[in-house]
Amino acid sequence: MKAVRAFAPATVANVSCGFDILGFAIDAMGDVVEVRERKEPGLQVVSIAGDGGRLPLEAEKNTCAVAIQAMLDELGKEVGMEIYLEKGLPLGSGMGSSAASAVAALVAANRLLGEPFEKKQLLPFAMAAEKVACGAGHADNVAPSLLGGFVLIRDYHPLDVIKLPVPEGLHCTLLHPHFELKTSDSRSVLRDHVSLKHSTIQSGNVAGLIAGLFQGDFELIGRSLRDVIAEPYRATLIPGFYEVKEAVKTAGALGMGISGSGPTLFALSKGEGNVQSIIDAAQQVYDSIGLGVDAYHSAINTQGAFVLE
Ligand SMILES: Nc1ncnc2c1ncn2[C@@H]1O[C@H](COP(=O)(O)OP(=O)(O)O)[C@@H](O)[C@H]1O
Ligand SMILES: N[C@@H](CCOP(=O)(O)O)C(=O)O
Repeated sequence: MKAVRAFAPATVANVSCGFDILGFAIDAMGDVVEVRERKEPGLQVVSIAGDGGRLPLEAEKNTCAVAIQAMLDELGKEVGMEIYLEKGLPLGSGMGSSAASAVAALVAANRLLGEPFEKKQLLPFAMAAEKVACGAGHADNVAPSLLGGFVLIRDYHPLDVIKLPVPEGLHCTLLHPHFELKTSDSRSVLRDHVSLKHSTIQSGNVAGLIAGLFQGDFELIGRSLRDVIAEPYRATLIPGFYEVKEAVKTAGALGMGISGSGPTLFALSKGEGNVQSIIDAAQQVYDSIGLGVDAYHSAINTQGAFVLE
């Protein structure tokens, strides 16, 4: 019986100013999915490790199976597969947990089928899984998890996905406070309309961030991590947000924002030199409000998802 295992990395979506259109992959963590051929048609999620028994085994609810099913529907094939998921990412964390599962499953299943799709062509299937996970088929987690590096989704209709350069030495610290925030809940606090003033500020920062990545200008990257669209509403769901932001910037971070829909926060820095001070500064704030936190730090992952040989 043929079997393929694949890994897909965690991701930071939005990158502050790029709501639903920017994201990057991180090296520190990810999910692993093994897909095995089976005789009977249909998908079965056989086991999930590392989720504390909280994720659904039903194929129509688990992002691994939803993504593979979307791929099989496109191929018009009735194939039988068993899915074994090893969660490396905490749930509802803002580190693209639902996306990493979908992407790892797709990369494994695609290989099992003899690679009928190029990597980039797998994106719509992963987006279908995100729709099931949080009600919105956003691509800013699945695209960087699949392709690695910084990714821009210039348009959704039709999908236009562009890989951006990763300046050498750019480093990311992730601060994951000990509580869960579902993307669907964190999206529900957002407003449908954006003022002209805020639209101008936001576009300036998206353009600044992209220019900063192309020019390797760390200061420009840092001052472009500004979000006037989602952050003001989401910050109210994340205790200590503004205090942590001030503390990590004083400790040497280029800038800080909400990773995806939170509650994890991400801080970017030039090299690893300031990482311990950034973590210590954030830890002090979380201690003062009695909230536990896990800290991770990582280079930007440039490879994206891959088959584990
Ligand atoms: N394989 C999976 N991994 C993670 N979440 C999944 C998976 N399959 C379905 N889900 C659902 O997706 C939701 C979590 O996704 P989301 O709220 O976007 O959090 P995250 O930011 O961690 O991706 C949960 O409701 C969870 O039940
Ligand atoms: N653009 C989305 C990103 C959600 O990321 P996640 O890691 O929290 O799933 C949003 O901001 O809602």
